[in-house]
Amino acid sequence: MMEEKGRENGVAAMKACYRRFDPAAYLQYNYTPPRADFTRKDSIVPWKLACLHRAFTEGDMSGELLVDIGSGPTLYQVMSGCEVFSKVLLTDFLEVNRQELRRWLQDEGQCSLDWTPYLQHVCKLEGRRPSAWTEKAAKLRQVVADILPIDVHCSQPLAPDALPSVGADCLVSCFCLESVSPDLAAFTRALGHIGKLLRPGGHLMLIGALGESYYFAGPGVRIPVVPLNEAQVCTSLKESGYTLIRLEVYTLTQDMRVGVDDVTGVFFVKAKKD
Ligand SMILES: C[S@@+](CC[C@H](N)C(=O)[O-])C[C@H]1O[C@@H](n2cnc3c(N)ncnc32)[C@H](O)[C@@H]1O
Ligand SMILES: O=[N+]([O-])c1ccc2c(c1)CN[C@@H](CO)C2
Repeated sequence: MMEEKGRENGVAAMKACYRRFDPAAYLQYNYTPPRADFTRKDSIVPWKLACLHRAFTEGDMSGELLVDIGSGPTLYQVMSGCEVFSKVLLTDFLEVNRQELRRWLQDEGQCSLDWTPYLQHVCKLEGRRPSAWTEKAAKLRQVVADILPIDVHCSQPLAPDALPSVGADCLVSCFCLESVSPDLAAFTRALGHIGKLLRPGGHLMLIGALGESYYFAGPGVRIPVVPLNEAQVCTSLKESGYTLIRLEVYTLTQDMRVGVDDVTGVFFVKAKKD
């Protein structure tokens, strides 16, 4: 009983932190240069896009439905997957983030970030001319079927009728689980919860922070993070019923440390549900 109460309090405290999450600031801090500099091979975002491009296009994907867990206000994580899956669902805990995504998808303008350079970069990775970004934008708007509320701390993170009974064919989740969990046990439980949304044999693409204990999601909005190392990520995946296919690690150079967090590295995982 006491342990259960402790778990609930930890999760509730994390949810309280997210009431002040500022999408525009978050995008500014993490998705503009130097962390998103497409002229530099060693910038973090081009590295993430290259990992996702390779993982989605190496020929082992099958099915129709891709679900992004904890999308936040970002779209980069589905720019490769939208060419492989005919239906994409975006999800987030906060309405402010779902609104930000809706504004871009409905082409209403007033978006907090211009995603054009991202679309152009992924087109280049696909061997297309950068001007094909308008076709990729149209493709993304066509395949994103909905933007749903989610809570990875619930044993059933989405509404009961959100997915087909067999589950999604592929999940992607970036910087979510470790950033919303009070401790490693909660991180591992959340990994298990989202695993229930994935069909057996389906793939999980997981991007996350290594060695990070906090990040700023707006001026003065300091959010605690579970500091992870590679071994803990691998153990949590195994405990949650996944087989690791590939783990890649990016180590931040000094100029990528811009004062908005204390992250030391970024991991990319491609795994398969047993
Ligand atoms: C660090 S942001 C990651 C955003 C984006 N995926 C990216 O790659 O930058 C973490 C996201 O998790 C969401 N979140 C917070 N609590 C959550 C929960 N209990 N379940 C699912 N998502 C949650 C936040 O709203 C936020 O958008
Ligand atoms: O460098 N990046 O591309 C990048 C993008 C997003 C985030 C980070 C780094 C580190 N902090 C996490 C929140 O825990 C969010």
